[in-house]
Amino acid sequence: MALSRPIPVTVVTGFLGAGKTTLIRHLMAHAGGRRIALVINEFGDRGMDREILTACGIEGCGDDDIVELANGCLCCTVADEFLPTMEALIHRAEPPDHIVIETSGLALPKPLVKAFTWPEIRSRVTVDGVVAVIDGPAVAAGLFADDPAAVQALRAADAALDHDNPLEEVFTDQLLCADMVIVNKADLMDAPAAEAARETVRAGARAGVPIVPAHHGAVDPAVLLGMGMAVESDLDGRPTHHDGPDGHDHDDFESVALPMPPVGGGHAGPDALAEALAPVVTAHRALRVKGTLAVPGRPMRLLVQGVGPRVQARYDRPWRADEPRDGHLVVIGLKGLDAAGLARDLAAAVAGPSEAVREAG
Ligand SMILES: Nc1nc2c(ncn2[C@@H]2O[C@H](COP(=O)(O)OP(=O)(O)OP(=O)(O)O)[C@@H](O)[C@H]2O)c(=O)[nH]1
Repeated sequence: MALSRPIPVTVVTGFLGAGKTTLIRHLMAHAGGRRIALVINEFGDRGMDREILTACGIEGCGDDDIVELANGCLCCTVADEFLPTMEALIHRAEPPDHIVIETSGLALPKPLVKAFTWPEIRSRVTVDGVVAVIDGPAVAAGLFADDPAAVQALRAADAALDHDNPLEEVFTDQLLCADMVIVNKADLMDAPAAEAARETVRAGARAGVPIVPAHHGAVDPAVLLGMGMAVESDLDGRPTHHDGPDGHDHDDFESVALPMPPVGGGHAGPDALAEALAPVVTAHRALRVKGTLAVPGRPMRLLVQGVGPRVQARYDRPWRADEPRDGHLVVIGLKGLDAAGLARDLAAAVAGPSEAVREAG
């Protein structure tokens, strides 16, 4: 029996909120009949990306083809969770044509790629390429350069910590492992900012790695898939901060899942709600906010997405009959997040001004 060709795997990495899920949604919508399986990993107590992808209504984004590994970090749980998942995909009656892995925004891609050298899967899959998605405006604004305020906040939370910017460490590792870098959110940058982002990426990535600007992750699948890099055989040229025997931990970051009240009637609409949430997110220095809220009298759930100070809210799908309409927000930030304060301030913003107060005003 002829041995089948190894299944190509694309690893999509990039910091929290850079646009990985958005890029993958675009990829699935333009897959051109390719059968793509997704493996999604999130840092946080409740996985949202699978929900966002399955709610997108795109043909090919079927439930069966999306495997979620929530509650942890792929690069740290490779043996326990990742290998069995890959083996199950490989041994399906109809194996996928391509596998896309979305790492958590805090994962270091190299330990994950290393797992592809494990004998269980080595001959059956190959890493076609590592794609790093970058939040262009955040890079241009210097979020990933050593930010004295962020480092100070971290030190205040744990005096024993003597790190440089932990955001910078994750960012650098992701860039150094990439075969292609997507500088996303082009719509939020003017020409000098786009040039600054590109220059930072060029300085941090390996020589010759293509840098592709994108808006809402709209990159032609022909560009993303089929790079043929066999990355698992080319690990030496991809340095990482965490090549030691102990792997790495995520002590620099933490996430909290907070129950939220129904959205108050005093908000004029999703944009007004997003505007009310933004100052809370900024005041608490949250890096990422994601979740769904219930709006009384509305059959649709309200999806909230915040990346740094930018918060958006939109109705994404009707609540299912079998799910409780309990709003929640997951917040990820540097260690030392004030969970009680966040719960209080976010809940107050969600509840908003009462209609009576608004009318009186
Ligand atoms: N303005 C603008 N917003 C974008 C763009 N791409 C993504 N977004 C928004 O940025 C937010 C985060 O996008 P995601 O695709 O969820 O980012 P992610 O990297 O998967 O996030 P994590 O899974 O939390 O790491 C969402 O609100 C997106 O709609 C873009 O090109 N322009």
